[in-house]
Amino acid sequence: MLRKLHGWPGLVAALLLLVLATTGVILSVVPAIERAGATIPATGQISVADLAERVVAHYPGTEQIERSLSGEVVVYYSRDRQPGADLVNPLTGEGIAPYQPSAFLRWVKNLHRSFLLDDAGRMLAGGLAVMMLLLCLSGMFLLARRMGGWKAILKPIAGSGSSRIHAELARFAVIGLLLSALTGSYMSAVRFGLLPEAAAAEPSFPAEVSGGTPAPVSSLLALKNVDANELRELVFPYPNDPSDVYSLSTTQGSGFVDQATGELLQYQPRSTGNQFQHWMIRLHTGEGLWWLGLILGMAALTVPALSFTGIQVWWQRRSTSVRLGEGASIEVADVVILVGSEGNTTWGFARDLQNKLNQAGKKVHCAPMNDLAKRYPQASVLFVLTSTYGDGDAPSSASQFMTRLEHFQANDGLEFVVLGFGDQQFPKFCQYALDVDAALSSKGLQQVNLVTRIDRGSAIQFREWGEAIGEHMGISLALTHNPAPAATAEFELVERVDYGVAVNAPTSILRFRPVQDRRNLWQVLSFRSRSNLPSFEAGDLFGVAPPGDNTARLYSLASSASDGQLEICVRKQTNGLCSGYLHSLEPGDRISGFIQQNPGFRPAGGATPIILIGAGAGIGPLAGFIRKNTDRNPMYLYWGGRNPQSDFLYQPELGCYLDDHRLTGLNTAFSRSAEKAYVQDAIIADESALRQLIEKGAQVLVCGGRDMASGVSQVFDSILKPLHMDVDELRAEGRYLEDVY
Ligand SMILES: Cc1cc2nc3c(=O)[nH]c(=O)nc-3n(C[C@H](O)[C@H](O)[C@H](O)COP(=O)(O)O)c2cc1C
Repeated sequence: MLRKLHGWPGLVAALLLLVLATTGVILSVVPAIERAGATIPATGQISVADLAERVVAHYPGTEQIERSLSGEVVVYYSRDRQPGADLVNPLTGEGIAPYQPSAFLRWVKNLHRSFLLDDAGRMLAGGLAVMMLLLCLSGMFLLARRMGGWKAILKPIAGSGSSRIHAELARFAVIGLLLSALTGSYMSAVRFGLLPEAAAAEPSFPAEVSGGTPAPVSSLLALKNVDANELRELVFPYPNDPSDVYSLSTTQGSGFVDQATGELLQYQPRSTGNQFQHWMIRLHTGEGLWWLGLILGMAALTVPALSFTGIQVWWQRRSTSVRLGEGASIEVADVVILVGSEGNTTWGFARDLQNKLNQAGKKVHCAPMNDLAKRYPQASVLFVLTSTYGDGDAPSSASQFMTRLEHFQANDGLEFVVLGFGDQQFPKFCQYALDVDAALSSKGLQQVNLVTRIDRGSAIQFREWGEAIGEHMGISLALTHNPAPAATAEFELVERVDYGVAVNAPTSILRFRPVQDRRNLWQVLSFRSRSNLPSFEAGDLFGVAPPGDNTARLYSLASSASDGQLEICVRKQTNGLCSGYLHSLEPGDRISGFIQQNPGFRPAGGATPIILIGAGAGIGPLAGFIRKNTDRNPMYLYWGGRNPQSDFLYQPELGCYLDDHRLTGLNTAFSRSAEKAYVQDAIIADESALRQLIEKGAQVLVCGGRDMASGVSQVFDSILKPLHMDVDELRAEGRYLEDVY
C-alpha cells in the first residue's frame, strides 16, 4: 500500500513536478542574489524617519518607499510629472539604479505558481504540492523500512543501482522537499478557501487628523521609533493636503502617521494568524532567508534525478512482478511454495520452481508467505523462498509470517526447505531466511537441508540448489531462471595456447579483448561502459552461446577486468557444441558473450591461507586467483592433469608465480604418466600439512568436474576427521567453496 502510494502519484506527477522543481530552483537563488546586492544597515543604525529624510533629499517627489524582506529599498517618485522607481542605498538615500523587476523572473514565477494558466493552473500546482507531500511522507517511511528502522536512517545505504541512488538522494533532499511541499500545499489551501485566510492588518483611515503644518519627515516621532530594517512600506501623504497622513506598514503591524504631530494613528499589530501565514510564505520562498532559499533550491535540484531513478525502480519492479496463479488448492497440493519478497525478484525464481515441479507431476500451491494456511493437509514438502530486507528483516510479503506460523499445524512428515535470497554486501546476509528456517525447525517440521543462500539472484547457485533438491525428491529439477540476463558484448580472440592434444584432452587457454563500440544514449544515461562489460574478477563466469543455439554455456574466468582481457580455459568435449565452437576460433575471430558475477567463488581476503584444488581446465580461475595474489598471502595449489609433457596447463606461469611467491606451494598429479595419480592422491600425500593449514583457518576452493569434486570432498572428510570436523561444517563457514561442472 505504502509503495503504491509512493509509486503511482510519483509517476503521474513526475513531469509536472519537474516544471515546479526547475522553476523552484531558479526562484530559490533570487533571495540570495537580492541579499548579495542589498545594503543592510545594522539594527538600530537608522530609523524609518532617517531613511525617509535621506531618500527625500535625493528624490523630492517621493511618493512611496518600499523595503523587501531581502533588504532592497525601492523609492517610487514623481519627477516632472513622470513616475519613476529606483533602487536606493538606505544609508545615503542615493539612487543606485532604476528599479526594473526582471520580466523573465516574473514569467518563471507565474510558471511555478500556475503553469501560466491562472486559477486552473494554481489548482494544479496546489494538487502537485499535496502529491509531493504524500511522496515525501511515504518515501520517508519506505526509507526507514529499507534501513531497518528510524534509528538506522542515517547509516550508510547498502545496495546498488538506481534504487540506491534514489534512496541516497531522497535522504539528502527530503527535509527541503517536505518543507516546500508543506508550505506550498498550505498556501494553495488558503488561496482556494480550504483553510481560513488570516485577515491582514488593515487599519481604517483615521476619522480625525490634526491638519496642522506638516513637519519635516525626519522629526516625526512615530517614524523615529521604527528601525529601518523593520519597514515594509511607507506611503507619503498627497502633497499640499494637510488632511492626508503617512501610511506605515512594518513587519509588526500597520498604522497611519499624522504629518504635523508625528503621532501614530489607528495602529494595528499583525495577528498571530497573519504572522503564521507570513512565515509560511517566507519558508516557501526563502524571502529574507537567503540560506533557506538555497537549501530549498538544492533539494529541488534532486527532483529530476529522483524522478528518473524512481521511474527506473518502478519499471524494474513492474517487469519482475509477473506473479503466478496459485496453482493447486491448499487442500490438494502435495508441494507448497511460499514466497517472501519486497522487490518481486524472488517471484521469478518461485515461478520457475513451480513450473518445473508441475512438469515433474507435482500439484503445487504457491502463495505469499503472509498467506500461510493453518494446514496443508496433503503436502509433503514446504518450500519457503524469501528475500531479506531492511537490516536483516522480513520483506513485505512475509511481514505477517511469523505471527501466522504460531497457529500453523504441520502434518506428520512435512519436510521444509528454505531458500534465502539476499546480497552478501549486507552484514546480515539472508538473515530473514535463517530466522524462518529456525522458526520452522522449532515447529517440529523436518528440514531437508541447511538453508541455501543465493547471492544477488545468482542463476548458478539457484540451478545448483535445484539439482540437490531434485536429487532428494527423486525428480529432475532443472531450474533455469535468470533474473537479469546479462547484456552481451563483442570480444575478439587475441591469443590461444593449446595443450593436451597428445593425451586426447584438447584444452586451450583463450584470451579475448572486448571490442569497443560507441555508446547509445541509454548507455550514456545509465552510466554503462562502452562494451556493456561489467567489472569482473577471476572466478566470475563468461557466458557464450554457440551459433544456432540460444542456451549460453558458462566458463569460469581466469582473468579479472584489471588484466584488460578476458581469459578462459576450455577443454574440448566430445561432440561439445560450444567447446567445439570455441576451439575452432582463430586469433582475430569475434564472438559475443556476457559476464555473470559469481561472488560465491572467491578466495577470502587477508592472510587466510588458501588451498586451491583443481583438475584439467578447472585450473583457469585458480590461476587467476594466484595471479592476483600480489600481497603474497599463503596460497597452495593441488592440480591434476594427464601428462606433464602434454597438458600441464599454465606451467610457465606457475613457475613464475612460485618464483615471485604469489604461489607458496605446487603439488601436481598426472594420471597418464608413470605415477598414474589423481589430484586426490596429491592431497592425501600432503595430508598432515593440509590439516595444519585447516587448523590455521585455511579456506579451500575446488574447481573442476563433478566427479573430481566429490572425490576431493571425501578425501577432505577423512583429513578433517582427527580435527572432529567435516566438509559440511567448513562449507557452512564459507571455508569450502566449489565451482563444479
Ligand atoms: C533496502 C534493502 C535492504 C536489504 N537488506 C538486506 C539484508 O539485510 N540482507 C541481505 O542478505 N540482503 C538484503 N537486501 C538484498 C535483497 O534481499 C536481495 O536483493 C533480494 O534478491 C531481493 O529480492 P526481492 O526483490 O524478491 O525482495 C536488501 C535489499 C534492499 C534493497
